[in-house]
Amino acid sequence: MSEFILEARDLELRFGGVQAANSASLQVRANERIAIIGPNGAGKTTFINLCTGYIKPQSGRVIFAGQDITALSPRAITRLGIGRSFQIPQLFLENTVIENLLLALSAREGSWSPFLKLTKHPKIDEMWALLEIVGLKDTGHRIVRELPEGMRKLIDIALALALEPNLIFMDEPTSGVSSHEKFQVMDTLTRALDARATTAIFVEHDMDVVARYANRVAVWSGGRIALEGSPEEILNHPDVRESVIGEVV
Ligand SMILES: Nc1ncnc2c1ncn2[C@@H]1O[C@H](COP(=O)(O)OP(=O)(O)OP(=O)(O)O)[C@@H](O)[C@H]1O
Repeated sequence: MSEFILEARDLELRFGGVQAANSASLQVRANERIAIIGPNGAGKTTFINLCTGYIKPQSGRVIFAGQDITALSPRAITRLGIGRSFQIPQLFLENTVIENLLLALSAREGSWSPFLKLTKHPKIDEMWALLEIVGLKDTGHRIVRELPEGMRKLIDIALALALEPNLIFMDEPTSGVSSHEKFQVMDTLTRALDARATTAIFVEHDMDVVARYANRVAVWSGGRIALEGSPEEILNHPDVRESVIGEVV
């Protein structure tokens, strides 16, 4: 068995004249917290889409827990244990928070039906416990549309965690979260990840968040990693300070 839980090997993807993934590779060990940083258009979201089955590479492979998942659907990849949250949360806005979690579970289990009584879902107690972990217990019965952006981000992440992934990709978990709430959101999130020993890879534009929560940083540029290292090495690297942080902060 490989020492890596996830390996992206030489992923290539071209959109017309744009090389969105250019031999993109990353090796991830269990329990790592990897921040992906880089300027707009560097290919960060494309990389997540390639690893989670939303887009297929023109060449290259994605290996998860020893299995080649390159050709699998997003749903099959979720079932194997890779979760993801989105830059723009994918939620049912007219439903309550707890209903969103239960609908996500039912969809994964193939048990969703418009006639299903969500309040009778066998995992309802587990979902309330998860909401408590992410600090959203009091909002469980609120309609999502009424909640602020920062909370919707956490709900989207809770949705991904509800499916008990071994590894989660998060696309800008703190974007839209006010600067005084971002550490609170990240503290809560990190506790939830630790409680479940979930490996995490997150795209982040906020360098304070990167410095505090990542244990490895990958700098994306031109569809691939240009540089990687510890947060201290990367955030103090002269090239990164000039070319990346200057552009993304
Ligand atoms: N579906 C698509 N069709 C055509 N071009 C695309 C598509 N998705 C992404 N691209 C292009 O691929 C490149 C990489 O985009 P991507 O969204 O992955 O960058 P990013 O690093 O996540 O940027 P940001 O920080 O702005 O979210 C960009 O030039 C983008 O315009």
